[in-house]
Amino acid sequence: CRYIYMNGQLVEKEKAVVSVYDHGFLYGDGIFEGIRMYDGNVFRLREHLERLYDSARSILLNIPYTMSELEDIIVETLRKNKLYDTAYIRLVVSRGVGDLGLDPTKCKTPNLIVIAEQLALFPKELYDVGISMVTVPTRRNRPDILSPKVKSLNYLNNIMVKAEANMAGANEALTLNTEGYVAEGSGQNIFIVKGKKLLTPPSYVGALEGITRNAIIDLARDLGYDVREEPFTRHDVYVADEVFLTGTAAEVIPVVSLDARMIADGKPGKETHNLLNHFRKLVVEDGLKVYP
Ligand SMILES: Cc1ncc(COP(=O)(O)O)c(CNc2cccc(C(=O)O)c2)c1O
Repeated sequence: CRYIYMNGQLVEKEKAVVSVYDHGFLYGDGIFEGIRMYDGNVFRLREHLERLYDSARSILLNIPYTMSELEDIIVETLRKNKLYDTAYIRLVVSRGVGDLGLDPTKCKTPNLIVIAEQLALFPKELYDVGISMVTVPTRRNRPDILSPKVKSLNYLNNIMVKAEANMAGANEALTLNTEGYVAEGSGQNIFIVKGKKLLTPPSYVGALEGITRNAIIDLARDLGYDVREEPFTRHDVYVADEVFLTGTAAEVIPVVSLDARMIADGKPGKETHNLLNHFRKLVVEDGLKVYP
């Protein structure tokens, strides 16, 4: 049986229901985090929770739990579900129950939900052969409209982007910002390797500041790579030596084509492979131990 944490209780999955008056359901009014446990280590949990609190502050949502209370809740939920080596944790905080109006002040109590599941891994061959990408017409939402740095429940932009990649028969979507600079994937950050440089869009271009992105930046710098957060265009991706995406679920995935242009020799790059190997070592160390 699987247990879901809801507002102080661990309830059986079938009983884990939210009110139809919850503004997370009615309007996508809420925030979330996707977190991963490796060998009992919840990778960079603190960084994820810091981002959660930033998202909350940004949308005027007060999370009625301290960071250490959230850590304890996540540990309790993982243990209750007897999850040991790998797990995916979905943490959701909605505005809570209100009336049918938009006014967030009508919602008195935010809802906290923690789902912990055995992780569904990306198919292994995607890492071996790499993925195809297509630039989609739907742009990443502008920071002055709905900040892409807020990991909110408003994921329709991401879903439409993913749908456009599906329609084009590509594995993933590349989004541009309104100026035409590369932003990120549907739910992953992007990196390109060019000569000795490793580039990723700075977050002001309009992307979520990914935990995996930041870990790869730190890791690559420690390994001596010349890492730069600089804007780049589709052309720069077409002529890159290597391209890869990063994300909690995806980890580090090689990209071998964009818009029918093969990236270099069309095979996953060796720097990509090198970074993924080092990342796999980092994720079991850096974080919170569930079974000390
Ligand atoms: C828009 C966006 N950009 C980048 C990332 C990567 O960030 P992290 O390195 O912190 O995970 C995300 C988060 N990635 C995310 C969120 C929800 C679902 C899925 C999925 O692939 O099913 C992926 C995201 O939603």
